[in-house]
This record gives sequence, C-alpha cells and structure tokens, in this order.
Amino acid sequence: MTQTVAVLGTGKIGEALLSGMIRAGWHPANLLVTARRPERAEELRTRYGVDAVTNAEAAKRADTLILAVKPQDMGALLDELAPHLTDDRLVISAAAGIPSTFLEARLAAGTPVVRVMPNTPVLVDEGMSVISAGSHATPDHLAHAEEIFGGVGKTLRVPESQQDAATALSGSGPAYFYYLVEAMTDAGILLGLPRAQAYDLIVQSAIGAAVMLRDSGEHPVKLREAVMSPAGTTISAIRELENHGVRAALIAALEAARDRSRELASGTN
Ligand SMILES: NC(=O)C1=CN([C@@H]2O[C@H](COP(=O)(O)OP(=O)(O)OC[C@H]3O[C@@H](n4cnc5c(N)ncnc54)[C@H](OP(=O)(O)O)[C@@H]3O)[C@@H](O)[C@H]2O)C=CC1
Ligand SMILES: O=C(O)[C@@H]1CCC=N1
Repeated sequence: MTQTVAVLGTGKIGEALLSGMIRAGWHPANLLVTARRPERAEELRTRYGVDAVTNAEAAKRADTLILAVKPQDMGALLDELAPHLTDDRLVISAAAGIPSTFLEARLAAGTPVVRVMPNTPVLVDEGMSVISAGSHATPDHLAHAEEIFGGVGKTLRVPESQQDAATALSGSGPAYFYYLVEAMTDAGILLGLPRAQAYDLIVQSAIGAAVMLRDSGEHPVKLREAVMSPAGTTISAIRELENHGVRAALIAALEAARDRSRELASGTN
C-alpha cells in the first residue's frame, strides 16, 4: 500500500527533506506539507507540486507525520494534532532536544514515535540522520524512518540517550565546517589572494579531505601526518592551532551544543 508522508513545519530542514524525498522517488501526490503562513504554503505547492494542508488535515490523511517545527513550537503543534491523530500513525520528530516521551505524553496512548536528527546536507543527498525509537516504535517503524531518511544520505540508529550528543556532532556539524571555511577564506585574503580564489582553494581542499576521510580507511592522524613534512609549512600551522587551543575549543563547543540540546528538552525555552 502506498504510504502518505506529511512534513509539518516546512522550514529549512523540512524543505530540505521534502526536496530530497522527491529526488529519491517519492511521488508528490503521496506527500503533504503544512506551513504557518499562506504565502509559504503557496510557495511549496508551486515549487514541489505537493498539497499544502492544515496540520489537522495532515493528521487525518498521512500515515507518517514528520514534525519539523522548532522545539519551542512543538508543544503547540502537538496540542493541535492530538485530537485528530489516531495511534496507527507514525510520528517522527526532527526537533533538537525534545524527547520522545514529550510527544508520547501529548498523543493518543500507544502512538509510535521515532526521533530523528537529520542535517542540512540532505539537500545534496549526503545527510546524516540519527534515529531512535520511542516506547511504542517497532522495528518496522524504525525501518520506515530509515527508508525515508536513507534516501537522502546515511542513517544511524542510536539509543535515545545519545541523541543530544548526536545533535551536537552531526545535526549542528555542517555549521562548524562552514565556519572553518569562512575563517580560512579570510586567512587567504590576509595572505593576498582574491576572495573567490581563496574560497575555491579551501572548498576543494575540504572536499578532497572529506572524501579521503570517508574512503581511505585511514585514521585522521595518519592522513594529517602525510601532509606534515618535517620542518615544513603544515606543522608550523598546526603548532599555532595548538597554541590557540583550537582542539580544546572544539571540544567545549560540542559540549555546549549537547548541553543546549538538553536544555531544549522542556520544549518551553
Ligand atoms: N536546520 C537544521 O540544520 C536542523 C534543524 N533541526 C530541527 O528541525 C526543526 C526546524 O528547524 P529549522 O528548519 O532550522 O527551523 P525553521 O524555522 O526554518 O523551520 C520551522 C518551520 O516550522 C514552521 N512552523 C512553526 N509552527 C508551525 C505550525 N504550528 N504549523 C506549521 N508550521 C509551523 C515555521 O513557520 P514560519 O516560517 O511561519 O515561522 C517554519 O517554517 C527544529 O526543531 C530543529 O531543532 C534538526 C536537524 C537539523
Ligand atoms: O541549531 C539547531 O538547534 C538545529 C538543531 C541541529 C541543527 N540545527
């Protein structure tokens, strides 16, 4: 039987996922979206050929609902959905921090909930989506979530207790790399290169390094050692990174992201 999937809250990650599902072969007729603003609903209808409906209608029509609103909006969305949602629907939450118990407590008893932390590279089919089962989710529900998110990148199952850490690593992860590219491009300008050239050099280096990390099977230390010639340029740069505590800063940054994810758990702040 053909399943209908609804994306509720089609902002940055919701739209990225929607576009990826269509590329992965989902027919727009089997997809629904919801939006808070009529002009946004119209934009999504025109851009993707999907039906933009109310949250209540999505609850009635979809077999699987993917909730992609901000953690702070999740309580209100669940209150809106609960009267229309029966326990034979699968509810997938992509919200940072919000535990599955938060959803389960607001939905019909026994409703299966799966928590997923995707990231924006789902836009280019290179997403990383970390998946956990709530109390009533079966292996079939997890497999269904993997089918959806696996179409736009990799998936990994973890116990829900690891979701805040996964959010800090892969959910937020792309932003750290963009930040590094920005900073390294600025350095290129300081060294006298035009911005566009500096950007190209850094981005291609990032792509090359990422492919080697993924495909070479080598530990990152080995890959770095291969770049660091004795008494050469690279070790001079690495010494500065160590002097400025960049490794410690990264560890502290990811710890802060994990802590923020935990703070969002109440859904109210
Ligand atoms: N951005 C990312 O990289 C990632 C985000 N996430 C999670 O995804 C969720 C969304 O994040 P993001 O996409 O960045 O945020 P956005 O603000 O871009 O998207 C949220 C969308 O939800 C809409 N919305 C809010 N309430 C309702 C409602 N009741 N009914 C319908 N639509 C509603 C908003 O509408 P309006 O435009 O009117 O405000 C907005 O378009 C968050 O919970 C976040 O933790 C997870 C992984 C990665
Ligand atoms: O910054 C955030 O809160 C969201 C969750 C992970 C990525 N973006």
